[in-house]
Amino acid sequence: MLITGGALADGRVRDVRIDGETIDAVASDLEPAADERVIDARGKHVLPGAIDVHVHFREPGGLQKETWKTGSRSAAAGGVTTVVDQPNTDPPTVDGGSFDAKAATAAEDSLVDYGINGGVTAAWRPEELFDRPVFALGEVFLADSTGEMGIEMDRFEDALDRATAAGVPVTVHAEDADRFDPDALSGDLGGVGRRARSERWSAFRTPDAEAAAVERAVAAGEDVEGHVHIAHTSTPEGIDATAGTGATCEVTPHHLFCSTDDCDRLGTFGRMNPPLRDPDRRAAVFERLRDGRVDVVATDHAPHTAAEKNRTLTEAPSGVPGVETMLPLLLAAVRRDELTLERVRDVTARNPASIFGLEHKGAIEAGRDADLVVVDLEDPSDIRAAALHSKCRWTPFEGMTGVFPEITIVRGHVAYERDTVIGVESFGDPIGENARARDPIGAVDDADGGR
Ligand SMILES: NC(=O)N[C@@H](CC(=O)O)C(=O)O
Ligand SMILES: [Zn+2]
Ligand SMILES: [Zn+2]
Repeated sequence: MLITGGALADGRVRDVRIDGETIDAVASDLEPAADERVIDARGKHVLPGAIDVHVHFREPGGLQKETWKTGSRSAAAGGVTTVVDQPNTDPPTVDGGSFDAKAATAAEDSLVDYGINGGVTAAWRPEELFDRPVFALGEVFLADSTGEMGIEMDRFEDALDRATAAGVPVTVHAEDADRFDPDALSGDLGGVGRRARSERWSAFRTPDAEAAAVERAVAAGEDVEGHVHIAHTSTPEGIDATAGTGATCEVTPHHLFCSTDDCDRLGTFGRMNPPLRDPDRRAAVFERLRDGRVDVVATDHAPHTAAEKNRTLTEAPSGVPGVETMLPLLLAAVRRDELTLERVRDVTARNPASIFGLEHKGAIEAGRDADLVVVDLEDPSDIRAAALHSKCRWTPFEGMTGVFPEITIVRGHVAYERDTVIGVESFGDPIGENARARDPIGAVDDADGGR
């Protein structure tokens, strides 16, 4: 396959040749072979596929919300070529059996590459997890969120020790429930669904609760020289607490593009953990994305059905979908001159690949996996839930502008393609192999780094 005439994120115009699953050459004036498929990318951009290190695909146990089939379709249609699934499924991914079962489903059904995380609860079996190609521990919940997997600090430190010994990063949901403000949930919380006063959720799960937990998690990581990755930092304070430490941080699209100003519009559909923050904090988080202090953008794609969300503020589950709209929203921000394309490339591909040791991914270079996206920055569209592919059928970004991929290629396979004239879409077949670079302990190594 040959992609011709597209611009890379840095503006250089190059042809990209794919041979099997890898990038064979990145050069000017590559000639197509006799029966080679040619994709004309003139006037468009070719980007490395996005690596979303934080999704909840809900299988097993939440199939009404999402499955590996629907979640990976949504990923492919949004230019995400690798996802990392979190362990708060039912049953949770905390032992060998649950890991193997989830890995088997993903191998059967996923259209994109994937890693599978191992969770930490009182019932977790670390030896079994570390005996498998677990991508990372996490998200380790320092406070309860969906799935009620919150743990105490001593268990977290034990998990960090074990992960560090096994050479595995630890992704942390950093909120300190002792610093939540229960008073914020007394009084009138509005009606159900969009009539709920979800700014109360933001007042309940305070910015201070995040900063305090980030500080603790980062300090614990430094103590053992382990790798702590803070999930979904939603405040400038949280991001700044990782600066100059060994820890890395991630920010979600909803904390970048929504704030408490959206609570009236969203109601419980804007309830998530950590919650939406005030407009000043949102702007400060965006500024840190722009200037390089944010390491990774990941979605925390956390679908729930509209029926599940259509309850009162205290009854509705936390979480919003986002895997399909991350790259489109970021590319629309590039169009508005709020971000550079290189920055988008770095936080969606280059940085997650280097932080999590995916040395075959994250860049358009000969020898790397052919995980590629072709986008036309001159072809923005309105985000509409009806056009998205997640099983949950709604989006908090309804009506915002996005730049959606025309074609998404995962290890040389076309995972998603859209005819830009008639709009017809098609998907490829499951990819069937774990993306993780780490070798299972005790397993026979292979030249490919254990993938
Ligand atoms: N973010 C959320 O509000 N919910 C997530 C869990 C999580 O990431 O904390 C979910 O799985 O629903
Ligand atoms: Zn979380
Ligand atoms: Zn999450």
